[in-house]
Amino acid sequence: MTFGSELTGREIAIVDANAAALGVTRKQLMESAGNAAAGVIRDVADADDRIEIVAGRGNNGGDALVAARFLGAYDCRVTLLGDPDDIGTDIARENWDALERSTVETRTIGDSTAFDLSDPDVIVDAMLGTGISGALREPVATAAGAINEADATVVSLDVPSGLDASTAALADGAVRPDRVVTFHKPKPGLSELGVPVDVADIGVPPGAEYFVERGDLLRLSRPADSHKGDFGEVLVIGGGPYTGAPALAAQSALRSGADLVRVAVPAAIADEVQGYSEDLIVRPFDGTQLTEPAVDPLLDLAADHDSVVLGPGLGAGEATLSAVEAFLADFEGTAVVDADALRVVPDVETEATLICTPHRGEFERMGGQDAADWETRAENVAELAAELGMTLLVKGPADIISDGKSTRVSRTGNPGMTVGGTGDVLAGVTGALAATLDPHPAASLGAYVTGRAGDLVVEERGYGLVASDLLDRVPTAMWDEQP
Ligand SMILES: NC(=O)C1=CN([C@@H]2O[C@H](COP(=O)(O)OP(=O)(O)OC[C@H]3O[C@@H](n4cnc5c(N)ncnc54)[C@H](O)[C@@H]3O)[C@@H](O)[C@H]2O)[C@H](O)CC1
Ligand SMILES: [K+]
Repeated sequence: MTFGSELTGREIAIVDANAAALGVTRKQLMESAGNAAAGVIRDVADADDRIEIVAGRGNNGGDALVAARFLGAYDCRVTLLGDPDDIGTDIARENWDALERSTVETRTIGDSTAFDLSDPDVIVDAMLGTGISGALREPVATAAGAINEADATVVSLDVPSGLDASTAALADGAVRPDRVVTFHKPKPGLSELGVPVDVADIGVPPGAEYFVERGDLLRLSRPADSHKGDFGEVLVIGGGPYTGAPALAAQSALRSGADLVRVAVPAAIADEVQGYSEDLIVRPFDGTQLTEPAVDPLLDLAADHDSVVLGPGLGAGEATLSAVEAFLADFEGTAVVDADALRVVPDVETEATLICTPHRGEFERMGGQDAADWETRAENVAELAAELGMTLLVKGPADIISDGKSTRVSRTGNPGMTVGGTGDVLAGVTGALAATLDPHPAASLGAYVTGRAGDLVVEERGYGLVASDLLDRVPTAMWDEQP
C-alpha cells in the first residue's frame, strides 16, 4: 500500500504527474477514462436511448468528449458548457476538435443561465471533476439543476459535479447521480452517496504511487501571500569531532526554503562553523562536544522550532550518545535523526515524531534486515518502521521511505553521491521539509530532491562531486520540474 485507498484531489494530481513522469501521458489516461465511461453508459442505456452528454471546460469534460466518440452508435448529443475557446486544457480541446470534425451532434452553451435538455433517457454529467473549487458557478449551477429535475438516468464521470474530492463536501445544488464511474481509485465522499460506483482502471502505470517522482513536487508551494514563518524554523544540533557536517545540514535546510535555521554546536567549534557561511545563525553550547549539561538549554531552544535535525557531526562518544538519549527522552517535537545519533534510537523512549535516515549498515544496526534486492528491503524497512513507530528513510541506490503503513521508493541520485557529507545534506533538506509537511512526505521529497540535486551536478560536470556542490542545486531540484 502506498497512497490510501481513496485519493484526494492533491494526491490525484501527484499520481497523474507521476504517471506522466513514467511515460504515460494524461491524454492516454483520458482516452482510457472516456473508453471506460462509455462502457458503463452502454450498460445503462438501451440501444435506442437518447444520450445527453454535458461536458465542462476541464479534463472531466474531456473524458466525456472521448466517451462520446466511443458511443457513436447511439443517438447522442454533446453539450459543451462554455466557449470552445475557453476550454481549459490542450487535451480536452483536442478531443473537442476531434468531435467537431466527426458526425457526433455538438452544441455549446456560453456563460449564461440558458440551459435546456432534449428529453434524454441518459444524462452524462461531466461538468466538474476533481478540479472543482468553491460553490457551483454558472452555467454549471443551472445545468446541474436541470439535470437533477430531468426524468433520466444520470451517470456522473469521476465524481458528481459539485462533490469536492479533497474534502468530501457536496456543494449546494450538486448533481445527484444514479451511478458514478470513477477513475483509477475511489474518491472521498463517493461511498456516502448510496449509488453504485464503478472504479475504472485507466492504465495509471503501477509505480505512479510507489515511486517518488516529480509529481510529488506538487506538495511544495510558495504562495504569493506567504509570510515570514510560513515555511518553518529548523534547529540543527550537531558538531564536535566534525564541523562541516552541521554547517552542510543547516545550509541545506536554508536552500530547501526554511525561513530560519539555527545551528547549535559546541562552543569550541562555533567560530569555525560560522566561518562556512554568513547565512548561518550559530547557537553555541558549552564544551567541545555535546554532553548532558547542554541538553536542557537545547530542549528549550528546540521548543521554538518546527523541526530539529539531530546528529550531523556529533560523533559517537559515550557522553555524547547519552546526551542524545536524554534529549530525545524529553523532546516532543519532530526530529530528523541522522548519523551517530541513530545509535540510540532503537532503545530510546520518546514522545517525539522521528524521521530516521540510516544508510543500509545503520539500518541493520538499528535492527533491520538488509536485502540484496530493494523490493525485499522495502518490506523489511516497513517492518522495522512499524515496530519502532517512526518514519525510516533508508539510503541506498534506491532510497526507501516507510512509516510502516505507506512505503515508497525514490530513485534519484547516482554513484557520485557516495562521498562524505551528502547524508548531511539529505538530513538538512528533510528537516526543512518536515517543518511544514507530514513526516512521510517530507522524507520522500527529501530523498527525491537531494538525489536530483546530485544528478544535476553530475549532468553538468560528471563525477567528482563534493557535498557542498549539492547546496545550490537543491532549489533547482525542488522548483524547476514543478509539474
Ligand atoms: N488520474 C486521473 O484521475 C485522471 C483524471 N482525469 C479527469 O480529469 C478531471 C479533473 O480535471 P481538471 O481539468 O483538473 O478539472 P475539472 O474538469 O474537474 O474542472 C475544471 C474546470 O471547472 C471550472 N470550475 C472549477 N470550480 C468550479 C465551480 N465551483 N463552478 C463552476 N465551474 C468551476 C474551472 O474553472 C475549470 O474550467 C478528473 O475529475 C477526471 O475526470 C483525466 O481525464 C484522466 C486522468
Ligand atoms: K462529473
